[in-house]
Amino acid sequence: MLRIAIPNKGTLSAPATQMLREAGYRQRTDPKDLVCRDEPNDVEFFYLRPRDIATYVGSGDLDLGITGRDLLIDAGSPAEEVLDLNFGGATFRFAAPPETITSPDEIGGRRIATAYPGVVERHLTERGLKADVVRLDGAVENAVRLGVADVVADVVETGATLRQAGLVIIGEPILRSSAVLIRRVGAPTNNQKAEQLLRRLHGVLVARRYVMLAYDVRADLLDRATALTPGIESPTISPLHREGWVAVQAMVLRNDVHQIMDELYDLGARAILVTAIDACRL
Ligand SMILES: Nc1ncnc2c1ncn2[C@@H]1O[C@H](COP(=O)(O)OP(=O)(O)OP(=O)(O)O)[C@@H](O)[C@H]1O
Ligand SMILES: O=P(O)(O)OC[C@H]1O[C@H](OP(=O)(O)OP(=O)(O)O)[C@H](O)[C@@H]1O
Ligand SMILES: [Mg+2]
Repeated sequence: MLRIAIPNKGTLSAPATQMLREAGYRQRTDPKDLVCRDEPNDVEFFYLRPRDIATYVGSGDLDLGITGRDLLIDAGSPAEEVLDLNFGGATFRFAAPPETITSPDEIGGRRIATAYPGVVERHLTERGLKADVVRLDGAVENAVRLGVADVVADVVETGATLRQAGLVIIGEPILRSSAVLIRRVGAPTNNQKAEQLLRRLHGVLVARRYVMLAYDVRADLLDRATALTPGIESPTISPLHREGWVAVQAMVLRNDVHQIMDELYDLGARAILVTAIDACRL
């Protein structure tokens, strides 16, 4: 049975569970449950603190896990990213009170408060900088005004927490994070159940990014129309009962669909319909 670690709480928990449901896996119904067995799919899910997930996967005690890229790096465990899951996006940044530290070069020698010492140490080593890293559990934005540190390094999503604490961002992000599927470094890649999970999650990602577009167009305009909707492999063309017209079906990026519909309409296409894709295997 494939054993998979899922965040039990926090920002990543609900979207991870939702994505697995969309991929056809059974998920816990009670948020207090710590384990959920999905017998038909031969998979067992373990609900763990996102910060601990890389440890369980890196040790080989669990086969796969969903966690944040920043948490994976912070753990320093021998686990690696297999797939970016495209949710839980955030940056990891330095911040300080305005006009105290204005450039990343000034970080050296300072006291840095963070709940991610592994990420910060790695960054300092890469830059050849030395600083005093103060490890805190959370609410690190308070550390400067309370006199524990000169600068903080933390997750920034909207920036509202920083603003509220009177801190400003210093320089470019230390890293860009999102939820990722991880496995142990050197784990065999021929595990059928793991490959199936990967294919299913990839299918969910594609189904979220694309929609199915269908329209009717005059056959003599087909080349120009399909140039706008080339699909992934190739668009499907079917004859219409109406002489000289064809029906076209193709996947298009959800973000582009309205622009493409306008252009198709201007070209003379009609009966332009968009439908969501619930699931797919490409
Ligand atoms: N707004 C956000 N706040 C915190 N973490 C976020 C945010 N957006 C994305 N993340 C990601 O979520 C992961 C941290 O999740 P974790 O559950 O440890 O903290 P949390 O969501 O702040 O929960 P809590 O602090 O309540 O335990 C990291 O990978 C982080 O990059
Ligand atoms: O940029 P924002 O949208 O404001 O989000 C980022 C903030 O949210 C998280 O804090 P959380 O509320 O989880 O508290 P914590 O620091 O105790 O984890 C994170 O640690 C940042 O402080
Ligand atoms: Mg938090």
